[in-house]
Amino acid sequence: MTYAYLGPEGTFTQAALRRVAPGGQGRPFPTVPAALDAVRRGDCEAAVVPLENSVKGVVPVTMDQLVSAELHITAEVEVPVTFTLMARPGTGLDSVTEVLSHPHALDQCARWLAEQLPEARLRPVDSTAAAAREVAEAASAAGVAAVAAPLAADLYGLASLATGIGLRAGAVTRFVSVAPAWFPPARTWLDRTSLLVNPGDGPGRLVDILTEFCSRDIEVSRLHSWPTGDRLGSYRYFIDIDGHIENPPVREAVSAIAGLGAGARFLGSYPRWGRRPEELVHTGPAGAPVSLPPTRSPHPGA
Ligand SMILES: O=C(O)C(=O)C[C@]1(C(=O)O)C=C[C@@H](O)C=C1
Repeated sequence: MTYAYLGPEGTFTQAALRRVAPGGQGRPFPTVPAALDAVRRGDCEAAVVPLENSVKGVVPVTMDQLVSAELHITAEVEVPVTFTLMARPGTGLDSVTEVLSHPHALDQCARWLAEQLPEARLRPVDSTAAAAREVAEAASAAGVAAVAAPLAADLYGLASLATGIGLRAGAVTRFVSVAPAWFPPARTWLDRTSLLVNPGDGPGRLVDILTEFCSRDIEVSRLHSWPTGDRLGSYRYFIDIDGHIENPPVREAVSAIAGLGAGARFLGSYPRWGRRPEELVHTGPAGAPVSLPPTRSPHPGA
């Protein structure tokens, strides 16, 4: 099976592809929309694209594509992201005047870059590996460095100037594999379902939608608003819930939401990444009871 991915070789997305489809053949594309277009045209059977990062949140270009694409999520994978500053061999840290990377990576390294290279110009490019490749191939790369995965330094013959420069150790990015909308992968009992819901106007409509899940004991693991573009304050919601669309309660909840007059689009059911069966055992409320501050007396001094 051929997978389109955000390339070139050495991106975090390629690392994700290797995890999600170890035997899959990868074909690099310069941008997320180009990778997804290749699937829509039928040139590739699926694509692996970044969806959200544990430090900086969603990847906007992928969210936009999921809104408009007739594609379904068929798998997810989490990849740890650690960032290295790299340059042509012989370049010293004090001579760096320009740093290239994917905007999400520049963002995650912003604090380190501001402290260590306050004068450097930050230039966003299409991916971390595209930055490394540009530094390696530029006719004159004096003073230019890239922020990319450690592996990219080896791939493009660059020297590492600093490692682990991201804001948070332990950062991870969630990637998804998307394919034309046929049938979802079979139920594993440790699945997730993604939906795109437009509640429409009116008070309490989002609450009504969420009630359809919680009244059936379905966990909502993600709720993310995304502008409809019609006017300020008008949103759709990306909703992830635990369970496969073939589970009767999930199916009933989704039909009930449609019955509420809300626009609901099924974005896919797929195995949850890295969840252990014991995590599904319902253990009751976690943590200590919430303690509320004492209520203020309506009659001070009384
Ligand atoms: O540029 C890459 O290497 C990517 O795979 C893209 C991407 C992103 O879109 O956030 C993936 C993970 C990191 O958070 C930084 C960049």
